[in-house]
Amino acid sequence: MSGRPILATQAMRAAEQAAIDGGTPIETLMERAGAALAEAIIRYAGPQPTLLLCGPGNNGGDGYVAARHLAGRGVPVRVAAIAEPTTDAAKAARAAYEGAVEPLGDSMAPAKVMVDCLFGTGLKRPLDGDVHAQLVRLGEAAGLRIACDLPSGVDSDSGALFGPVPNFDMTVAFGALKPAHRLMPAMPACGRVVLADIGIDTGTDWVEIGPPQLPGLDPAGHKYTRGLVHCLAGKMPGAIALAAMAAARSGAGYVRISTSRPIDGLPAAIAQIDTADMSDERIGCILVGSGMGDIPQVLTLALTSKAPKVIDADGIGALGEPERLKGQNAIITPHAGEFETLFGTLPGNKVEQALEASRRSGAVVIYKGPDTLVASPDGRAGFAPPAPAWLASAGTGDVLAGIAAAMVARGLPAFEAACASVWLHGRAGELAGPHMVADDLAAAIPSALDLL
Ligand SMILES: NC(=O)C1=CN([C@@H]2O[C@H](COP(=O)(O)OP(=O)(O)OC[C@H]3O[C@@H](n4cnc5c(N)ncnc54)[C@H](OP(=O)(O)O)[C@@H]3O)[C@@H](O)[C@H]2O)[C@H](O)CC1
Ligand SMILES: [K+]
Repeated sequence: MSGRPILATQAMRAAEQAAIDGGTPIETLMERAGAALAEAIIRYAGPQPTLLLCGPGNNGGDGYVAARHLAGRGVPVRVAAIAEPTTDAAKAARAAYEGAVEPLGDSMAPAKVMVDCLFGTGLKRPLDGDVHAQLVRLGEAAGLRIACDLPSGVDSDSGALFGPVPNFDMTVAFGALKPAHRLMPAMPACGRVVLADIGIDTGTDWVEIGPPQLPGLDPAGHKYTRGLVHCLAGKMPGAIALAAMAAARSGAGYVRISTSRPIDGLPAAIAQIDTADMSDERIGCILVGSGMGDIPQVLTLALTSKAPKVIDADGIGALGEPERLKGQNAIITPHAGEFETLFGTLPGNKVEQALEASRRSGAVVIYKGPDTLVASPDGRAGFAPPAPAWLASAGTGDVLAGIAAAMVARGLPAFEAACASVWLHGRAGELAGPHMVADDLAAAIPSALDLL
């Protein structure tokens, strides 16, 4: 899977330790992090007066290193600290910075650029009230706010906020993104997230979903080998129509709908039939649940097929037990309400919940929301890159399900197909613009595919 790596705190510490055991001391890692932070500040903000706020841990250490580099490059720099450094690496970084260090307090003047190096992955409780007040005051007065690794006040693993956090323009992450960069409510506070490579081996079990690699066209292929998506209609045919259109626009070779009533307004290329042969071995993916309503027999019928499935909306509600999905090679696409209906209240943060749901059901789970996550039973997770807020409108979920079904029918394994659909959905949303409706979103999919 392509995409920037994401590591939770424990995994980050293990990766850091492996680098240290491999002969790269923590001071070298901090030097790389601080230098990268300084470089990002100069590129983003130019040589404007810059104020770095440093905490007691290694996040503060990165700040002292950055301050030294900025000063060496002629940037007017000031540093303020809330406490003396407590780690050996941060102490050494502080000692190597030759400028003055002011105490953080009411009398401090703001600067054009504020860089928050107070706390990173080590923060596990709320900021002291005075420290928080200074961060907000100096942040509001600055023209640009930049966070070192994470905005202070954010829980790295869950994306929860320990208190209100100022909105940053940019966050410079080291080694890997952290879950909070891509989880609500922290995500918008991070601003643009840039990743600095500091020479740590991060692995790729968890990634920010990047552009998918889609299988090329077979010159000898035909419509069935390009992928047959078989949709099952229910009570509200508009929803399955949207999903079918999205599947067709996503490059499925053939899309057909089993429906007892003809559906108006569908492209002629989408076949409507009044039978449903679930044993047809040409089916690449069954799409069920969008607009199904209270006809659970439609879901039961789908589950008799050996073909892979995308189960959306009412289909998720009708499952009853997650275990029914075992061996189904299914992708399910719940939003928070549907997720809770099927799995109950699971412990942990959103990533832990999505992974547990995936393990229990054996299905790939697309846990939708402003911070959509894709979880695989084998422990892989894909975090959606930021997508436009205007995707929150009726029918966009049906479009996502349709894209996912097409990706499966085109031959991608379930996890890759789910991640590809999330990526394409977000890009199609951007291209369709803020006044789009779900039909426009489906129409924008080819332009999103053209980005690849
Ligand atoms: N991952 C890497 O390979 C590298 C990361 N770098 C940077 O290091 C930080 C993580 O550093 P760490 O020292 O583990 O943690 P922090 O700097 O975020 O903060 C820990 C210290 O802060 C104290 N603390 C925690 N919460 C509070 C609070 N609310 N108020 C006051 N003090 C707090 C904590 O004290 P404890 O009492 O909890 O022990 C610590 O003293 C990472 O984010 C990167 O920026 C490396 O520089 C390069 C390699
Ligand atoms: K920080």
